[in-house]
Amino acid sequence: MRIKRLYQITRTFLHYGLNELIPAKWMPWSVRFARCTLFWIRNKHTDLPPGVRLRLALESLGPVWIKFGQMLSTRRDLLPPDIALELAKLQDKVKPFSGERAQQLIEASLGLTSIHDAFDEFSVTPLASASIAQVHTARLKSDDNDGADVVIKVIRPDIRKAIDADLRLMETLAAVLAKHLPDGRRLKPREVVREYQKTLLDELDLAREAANAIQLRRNFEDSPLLYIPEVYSDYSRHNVMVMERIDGIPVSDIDTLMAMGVDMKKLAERGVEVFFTQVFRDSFFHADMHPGNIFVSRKNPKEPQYLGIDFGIVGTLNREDKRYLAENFLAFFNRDYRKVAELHVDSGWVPAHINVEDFESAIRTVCEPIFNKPLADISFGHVLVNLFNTARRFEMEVQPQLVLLQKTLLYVEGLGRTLYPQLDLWQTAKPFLERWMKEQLGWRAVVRSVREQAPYWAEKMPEMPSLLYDYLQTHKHQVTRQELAAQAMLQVQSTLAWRLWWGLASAGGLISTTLLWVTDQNHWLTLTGAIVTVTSIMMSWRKPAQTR
Ligand SMILES: Nc1ncnc2c1ncn2[C@@H]1O[C@H](COP(=O)(O)OP(=O)(O)OP(=O)(O)O)[C@@H](O)[C@H]1O
Repeated sequence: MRIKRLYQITRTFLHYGLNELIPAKWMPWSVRFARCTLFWIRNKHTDLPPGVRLRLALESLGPVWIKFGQMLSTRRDLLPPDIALELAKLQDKVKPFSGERAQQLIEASLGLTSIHDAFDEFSVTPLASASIAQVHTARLKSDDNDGADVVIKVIRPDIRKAIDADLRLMETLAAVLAKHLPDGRRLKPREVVREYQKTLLDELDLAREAANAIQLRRNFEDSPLLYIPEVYSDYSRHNVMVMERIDGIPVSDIDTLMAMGVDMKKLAERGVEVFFTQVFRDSFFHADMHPGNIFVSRKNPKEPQYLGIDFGIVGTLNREDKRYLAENFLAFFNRDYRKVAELHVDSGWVPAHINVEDFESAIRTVCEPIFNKPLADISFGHVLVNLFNTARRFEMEVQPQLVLLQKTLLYVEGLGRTLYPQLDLWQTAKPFLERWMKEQLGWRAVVRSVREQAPYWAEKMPEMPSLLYDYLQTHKHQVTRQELAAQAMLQVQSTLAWRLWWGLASAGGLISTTLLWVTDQNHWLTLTGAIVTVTSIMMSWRKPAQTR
């Protein structure tokens, strides 16, 4: 089975001439030989540009490869821009599976005898169908949940087996590439595949998606900016998720938004605000913000509110990452490249042995041309891409959380500029970042930190006297132990010195006595020499007096 799939993948790659994308000088003889043995599989698409060939090949290989291509399209640090752009067009439109089968899966998963035990209505025709899951509309029973309109997301049957098999093959291919490509170390194919696997397997777990949705909904409770539909946890499992049905206008439907009189400037700015709030206030951000997952509420066009769905991929940042990121943005827009370089070292993103002057100069070379444009045209996302690409030359490790953030920022920016082309992202974001920095570093931060720590100290206070007593007691014993050790050492030292001197005297005495005796000199003198030698030997055996 695995061999068959491997052959299928190889055939597709060769049909689309993907082997020709690897420069001949990089191709090891073993791969060239393997290519020759498959002489009957020809490149059938020589007329198409490489990016298009790669996209079509991935599309024909199915969901795992399509989603992999979608992920690669956001890794502009790894791919040339034309290929990245082409991969961004990958669509996972797939045939829906039967609605009856979906109904059976829901019944089995929720332990229902009939779907109507939990739902008054269930639409067998799917509302949407994607590579991993399918969505059906339904209505909850009126006596349970006020008969709320919901959607039921169901994972495709048997998808897990197919995904596991393809992921294993992908791992093998990545290992071959890492070994044989001269650029394999920099491109890190094994790490890229591993990161992708994690994202994909997370997306297969709807219990995880439900938890993400609940957290985001709590973070934006009563927010005029973003509404997250309610998840019905009682009806959600690992392969089924039931969620409030939303009725909004797709954010890509600009004509309808305009016709409804939506304030487009405000809508674009609110998108940026939602993103920065998620990143800097909550450290928890929706990381799959493509236009298909964002809608606009019909309720108040002058105060437009976003509606979000699809919470399979979320990103988190720790306090340090957030601070360094905010400082980086501020330093960058103040053109303080030295600070940008230092921040990368301080945060540990690049190793400490890097020469900061060289790094600063590399950042300047990349970033100065960006400032030739008006501020409103500068792309935050591309600033980050450029910055991280430069940093990678200075041994910056790939940081998955920052890659997700950079990808989301590119989406948010693209979306904002589609809605309102004059959107000045920096003007929208700067006050937000400055306020956040002030809160983190100013006196308010100290007060907050004290307030945050107060319960801890209140809890530990009663233990303080006994802890202090224990400390002093240990300290006292420690001092005594140290004194004894020092004394013992001094004693050893003086014994050694004593023995050295008397040893030297014995040796001298012995040599002189022997010479006197051999040369038959004065007997009295020889006898005196012998007495001095024996006395010295005896003295060197004796222990010296105790040192204090
Ligand atoms: N709460 C909801 N209310 C209304 N429609 C919804 C809701 N959730 C999902 N849908 C519809 O179902 C479609 C697919 O949903 P979702 O994006 O969650 O699935 P997916 O399998 O993760 O798709 P993809 O990965 O391609 O974005 C959405 O584009 C939307 O049209």
